[in-house]
Amino acid sequence: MSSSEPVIDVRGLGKRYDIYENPRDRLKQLIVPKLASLIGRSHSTPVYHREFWALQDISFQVRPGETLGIIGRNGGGKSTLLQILAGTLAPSLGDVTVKGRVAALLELGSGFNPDFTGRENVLLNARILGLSREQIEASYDEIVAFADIGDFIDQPVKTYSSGMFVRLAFAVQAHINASIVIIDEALAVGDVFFRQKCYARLEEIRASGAAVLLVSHAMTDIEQFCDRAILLDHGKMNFIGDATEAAKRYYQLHQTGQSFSTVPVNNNSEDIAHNAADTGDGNWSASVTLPSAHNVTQVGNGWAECLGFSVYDDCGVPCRHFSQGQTAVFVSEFRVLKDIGMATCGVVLHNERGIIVHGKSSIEHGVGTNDRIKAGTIVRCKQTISLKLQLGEYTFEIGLGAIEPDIFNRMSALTHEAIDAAVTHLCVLPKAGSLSIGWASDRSGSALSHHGIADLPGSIEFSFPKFR
Ligand SMILES: Nc1ncnc2c1ncn2[C@@H]1O[C@H](COP(=O)(O)OP(=O)(O)OP(=O)(O)O)[C@@H](O)[C@H]1O
Repeated sequence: MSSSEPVIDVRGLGKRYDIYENPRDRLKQLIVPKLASLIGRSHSTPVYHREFWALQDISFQVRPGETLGIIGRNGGGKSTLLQILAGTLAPSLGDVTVKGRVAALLELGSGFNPDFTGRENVLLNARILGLSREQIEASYDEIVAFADIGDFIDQPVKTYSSGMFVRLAFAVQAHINASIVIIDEALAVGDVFFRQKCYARLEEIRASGAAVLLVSHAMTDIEQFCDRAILLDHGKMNFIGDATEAAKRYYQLHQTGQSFSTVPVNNNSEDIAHNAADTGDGNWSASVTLPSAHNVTQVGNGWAECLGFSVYDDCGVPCRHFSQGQTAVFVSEFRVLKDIGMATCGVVLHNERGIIVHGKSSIEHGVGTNDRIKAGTIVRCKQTISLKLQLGEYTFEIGLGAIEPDIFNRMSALTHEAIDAAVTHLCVLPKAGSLSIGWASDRSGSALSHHGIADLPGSIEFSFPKFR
């Protein structure tokens, strides 16, 4: 990070939208104040809208060569902030100073004319973005090579696939020698090879001294690519600082975004004895109320409901952002609504492509609840998973099932299919939540524990049988 003068300086920024309940109110707001001032009553003009502050009291600076991430939940104000920095939206309050040429990768290709060829659009676009004829000539071949769309460069862009369109638009923006590059999830498009090329190009741009602002919901991108990050929450700056810390807080915000259950936990009945492993420690204690699951979709046969769940790190702190290899602790709580056999529970992890990378139930762990379970029992499950997985975002599914005790006790004599068929799925939360896995900063040796989706148990040995 450079210590030179900031290229972006934002002080006390606020953006207000006037919200009208219907189009008639908008019209009234246009006309009535004018009429009122004509008859000298402007002091009592009625207001037909309510104010909504999309951004409030935002202040930060970005210096050359710095990459700043902007993160936050949907509606947090990220796009509004980027649009103001890109100059396409005016602030309502505060001062915004942006020095130098801005490449805004916001709506890629929005400046393209569909009837012009790719070549014509590159020339036109580069001109609009402020490049001189000589500069365009000098970078034209590089832009076309970067886009890598072959002979399509001489076809009208209306014949392009959406991927080609984005490639060409990104190529132009990435070669205009901007001093500030603003990216709003633009890198989420295109195939993975093109995305890799984009990231490599962004590294070059950053190394050349440009400031990069990146909005992303992918915390691994923020952590790997950004020095610092701003966490926006309901239009306010919740945090600004180290990108890894910002990513952690983003997940904590998600977690605390769940409302806390008001359902009393049945912790004095005999049924709670099924919680044989209730050690009373931290999150696992039956007296701790878990964040409510009532807003999360639950599917099942109606014999159980999920009351709450949470994910913790191995110190018992609520967590959705883990380091590779760290242990995640999933705690969930269900109310059983009908007499059932033994309870079974489990967690399934899916990667960004929806592929199951790990799923394991209490049956696969060989753990049972000893007895049949009566209607009204509260069942609390705790499962630990060592996250020896590829870096990235994952969703998790949690569920409760039931199996007859005699089948559970005869498991070793049964096939996997027979056991599977004997499990009744009572309540499943297919999209219970998400978590991310980032670099393990304290690893000795390689920064990555392995390549590919999973770190499978294994070992390596050397031997030197002969000296040739
Ligand atoms: N033109 C508008 N009029 C009224 N409200 C608006 C307007 N544009 C945005 N908003 C509101 O401002 C808030 C911030 O929106 P913004 O698009 O900046 O959020 P965001 O963090 O980019 O969200 P997402 O992650 O979903 O893209 C939202 O509540 C949105 O509904």
